[in-house]
Amino acid sequence: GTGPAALRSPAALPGSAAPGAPRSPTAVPVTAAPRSPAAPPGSAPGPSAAPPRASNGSREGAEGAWLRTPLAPGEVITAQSGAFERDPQESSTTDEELSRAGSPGSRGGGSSTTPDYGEKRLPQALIIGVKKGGTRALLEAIRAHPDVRAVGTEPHFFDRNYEKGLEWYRNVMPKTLEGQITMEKTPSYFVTNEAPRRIHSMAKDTKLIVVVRNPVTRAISDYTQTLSKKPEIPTFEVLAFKNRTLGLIDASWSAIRIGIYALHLENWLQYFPLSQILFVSGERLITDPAGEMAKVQDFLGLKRIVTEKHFYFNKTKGFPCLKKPEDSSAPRCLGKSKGRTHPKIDPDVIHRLRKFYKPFNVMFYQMTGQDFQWEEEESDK
Ligand SMILES: Nc1ncnc2c1ncn2[C@@H]1O[C@H](COP(=O)(O)OS(=O)(=O)O)[C@@H](OP(=O)(O)O)[C@H]1O
Repeated sequence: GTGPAALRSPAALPGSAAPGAPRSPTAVPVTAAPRSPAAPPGSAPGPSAAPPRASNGSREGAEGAWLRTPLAPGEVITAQSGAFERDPQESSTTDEELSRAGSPGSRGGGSSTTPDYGEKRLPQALIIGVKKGGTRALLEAIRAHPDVRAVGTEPHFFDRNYEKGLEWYRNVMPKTLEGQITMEKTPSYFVTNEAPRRIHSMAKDTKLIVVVRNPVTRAISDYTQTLSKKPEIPTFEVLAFKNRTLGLIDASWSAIRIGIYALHLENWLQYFPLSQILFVSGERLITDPAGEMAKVQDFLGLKRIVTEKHFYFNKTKGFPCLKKPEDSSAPRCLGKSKGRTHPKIDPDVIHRLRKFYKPFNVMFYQMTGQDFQWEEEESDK
């Protein structure tokens, strides 16, 4: 048969593998693919052999439920609920937060309103990526479901903390009652070579969720986050190229490498069937959160309880927020590190990056059987 293993992988891309991280021994042999005719010199090779269409995905248009308005300068709503405040909503968890969450008898990161009954269990479902895709928004929305309990912080077990062992990991989890699903999100798993094998060895029926977003916008979002912590870094335009005159994209820069979704997905497909992975559109999670949540709940085998009624569009924030729960606390928007204003990037650079990603995006659509329509967008948003 022809599986993803038959792909002529773009993994041959120089610098595309994680530094110092050899590919899993079961990874498919990599064949250098010819350059896409559209791709200028030095860019990544384009996919030349299409994998068969996957059977479990289709594009379902659910448009326009939420209109996105730009966030006015200086207008930022901060987290107001316990769940939203506790987590700094950045990509990583502090060690202090984790040790608190993992201390014996701790409640994990579960909602403060849920009683502390049940047992700590290893997660049955994971949000594995992608960084800056909308993973926090998805986790907070699915946590509104009574049959889901999730860790608020990112445990980073399958990348940074694996040597701590499964008991440590279990202890980080909130307690659950029979029938409730335990979840966590760590967006770096998607690009961690060892993660698929490690997760598979924990439980081969683990359900995996990936929130994907236009890789160009994702790269800018990633850069914006770094810039907020290190204002002295070079411009996006400088970092994006190995050689700007030649138009040579620096695919070893993590902000760019993470967006080569087809490459990373291939790694996961060595261990998990496509039917065990749900791809959520980061764009639709903003324009139609309830529509995306319906798919997530179906995938997790949950009753559709999180619906339109749970969301409202907050004009000041420029994003959907969760409505206030019946028990009083205020509406829940994500904090100010989510939905940052991006710096304006040179349109030529955007254009060059879009060309760079196009063959990988097309390959990703073929692998997943879903068209995320990133080619159709006019701006980087
Ligand atoms: N409802 C809602 N509120 C606020 N922000 C939302 C929402 N839904 C999706 N997003 C988008 O989520 C982006 C951050 O993604 P992540 O949470 O995956 O980031 S992280 O990797 O955990 O740091 C974040 O990226 P930026 O806009 O670049 O800040 C948002 O665009």
